[in-house]
Amino acid sequence: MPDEPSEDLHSFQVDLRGLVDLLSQHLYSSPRVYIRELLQNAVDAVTARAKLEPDAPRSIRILVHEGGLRITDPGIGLTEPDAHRFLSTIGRSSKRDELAGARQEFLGQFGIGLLACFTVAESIRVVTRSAAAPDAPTIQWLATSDGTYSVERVAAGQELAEPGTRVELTPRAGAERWFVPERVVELAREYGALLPYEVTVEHEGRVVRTTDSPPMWDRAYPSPVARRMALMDYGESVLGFAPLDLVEFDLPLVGIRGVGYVLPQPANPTESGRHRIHLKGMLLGDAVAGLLPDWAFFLRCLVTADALKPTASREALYEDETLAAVREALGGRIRDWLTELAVQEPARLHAFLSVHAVGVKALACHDAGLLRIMLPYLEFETTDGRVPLTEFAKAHKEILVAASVEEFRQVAAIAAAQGVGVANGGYTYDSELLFQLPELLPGVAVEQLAADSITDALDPVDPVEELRLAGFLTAARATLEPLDCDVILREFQPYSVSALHVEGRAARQERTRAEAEAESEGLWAELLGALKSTQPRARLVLNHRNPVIRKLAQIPDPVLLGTAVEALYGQALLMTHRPLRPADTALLNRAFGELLGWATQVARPATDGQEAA
Ligand SMILES: Nc1ncnc2c1ncn2[C@@H]1O[C@H](COP(=O)(O)OP(=O)(O)OP(=O)(O)O)[C@@H](O)[C@H]1O
Repeated sequence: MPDEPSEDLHSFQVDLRGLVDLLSQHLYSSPRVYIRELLQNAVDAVTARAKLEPDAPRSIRILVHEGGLRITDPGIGLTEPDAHRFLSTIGRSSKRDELAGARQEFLGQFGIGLLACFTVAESIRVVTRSAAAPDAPTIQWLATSDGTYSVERVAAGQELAEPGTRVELTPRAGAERWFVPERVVELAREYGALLPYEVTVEHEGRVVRTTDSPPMWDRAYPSPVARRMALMDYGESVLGFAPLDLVEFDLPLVGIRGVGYVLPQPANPTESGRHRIHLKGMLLGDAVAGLLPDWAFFLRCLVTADALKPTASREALYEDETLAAVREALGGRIRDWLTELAVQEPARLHAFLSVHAVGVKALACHDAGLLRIMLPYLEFETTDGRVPLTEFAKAHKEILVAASVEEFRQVAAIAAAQGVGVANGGYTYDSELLFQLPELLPGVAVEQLAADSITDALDPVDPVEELRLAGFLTAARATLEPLDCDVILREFQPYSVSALHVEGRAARQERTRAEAEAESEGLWAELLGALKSTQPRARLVLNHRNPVIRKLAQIPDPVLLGTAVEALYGQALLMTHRPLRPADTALLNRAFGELLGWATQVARPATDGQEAA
């Protein structure tokens, strides 16, 4: 009979122990979340009842006793069918609408929270009376960790006097530490300090209130200064560092309120996003990522949010369109805050930028409006020192941008002495911002620094004098030919610099290629050889004003002259702060060794003479 329903159709069976292991080892970071799940159910039950009876009681009580823990709420309660439907079906929740999904007003939504209690409990007993069905009897649902449960009416005399629910846990062997009264207080405080209803923990007659709402940012203060001080102190006590400043957040549309605290030290951009977030009063976590745009890595937030969704572990934010919109809105708020500081409190802005300029530069790269506002405050490394570009541009209508820190160091002293304006574009974001300058400051030109820009700015030597030194220059060129370096003579400031090693990007690439070719064999070496470039080579620019150069030009001994030129080359290389190639180090050692040898030879006859006398 093919149309008969198959007798092979079965319902899934769930192995509770396996499921609890899965939850505790892969979903929740620690069994400690059991308190959060109990509190969450109690809060949701109170919220649900308040919708029916706005004046119903709201206090939630936890009692820690020898046999375990009991949490009592005056919430909506459950009828017997409810207990079968919701408590006994994993994944089913009363807090979802078939159409709308999770309901805004509740914390829970997944229908798995109660299972978290099995990570620490041997048995869970729920004694409950429904507020929705006034005549419904008090029932008891008892589940044990072997995966079985029973539902029954409680015995006469044991009924609850009022609607609500009492959940009782007995500890599992080995999990007793999660039931120590101090720990329960600590966990209730950690997760539930900002819950909207009062929560108390009682042990041996001592009652501790663990809620402390409304949050600090929702309280009234006598003055803005008092408010700022209270929020700063609160931030320090919760985050463990004294914040540099704070930004307040208030996005009513998504129910976000709270404070972003400015880190007192430069932050690591890769460690951004460690925020302490409460969803509807319940702590989601204290290192939650994804709330702010990546560039805002200088802030740590303490916020409450109503409309953001948690992941099933309730330890991270669920990434959806709402979260993306929130991130953008909070980014906008941070930007406005910076703008307000620039206009109203430049001293605070300076303090902020002295630590977090990189974050602001990152932001300004994509926000011309902000860059315009920040330009007078953001400092850049230039040949005039660390100055804002507005100031630098007053002295230099043409700004050259060095592509790397190394290139900047190579030319900075010389360029500064010739009055050429060079900015260091080697730091992250700086180059991008520098090239936006002409749009913000009309009349200012910005160009990439080329190796020739500096040599071109140096004064040529009188042709007659250059001719006189032709022999010396030829000898110097012959010495540096094997190193692929040209030699030219110029006059420049400061006199103390004897020689400059100038190398454009093309020359640097050619040098790397040549090195690779020298180290390779066979086809690879041939290929590299074919790539040999005819681009300009590196140059050693000798300073004709430097007394050492003038003296060297008079050395008659070609060997000593060669060694001296090598030493000059080495010294100029050292000035570039570039890491030396093994060949350069060898050259330096050899040149200085030989010079020392010469020096001692020159010194010896005099000494010998003295000894003889
Ligand atoms: N204290 C309580 N009062 C009334 N009903 C409760 C209580 N605790 C649990 N329930 C019922 O049991 C259901 C399942 O609870 P459980 O904690 O497993 O999931 P949830 O709260 O719905 O969702 P989540 O997994 O996100 O916590 C709830 O939807 C609710 O109907």
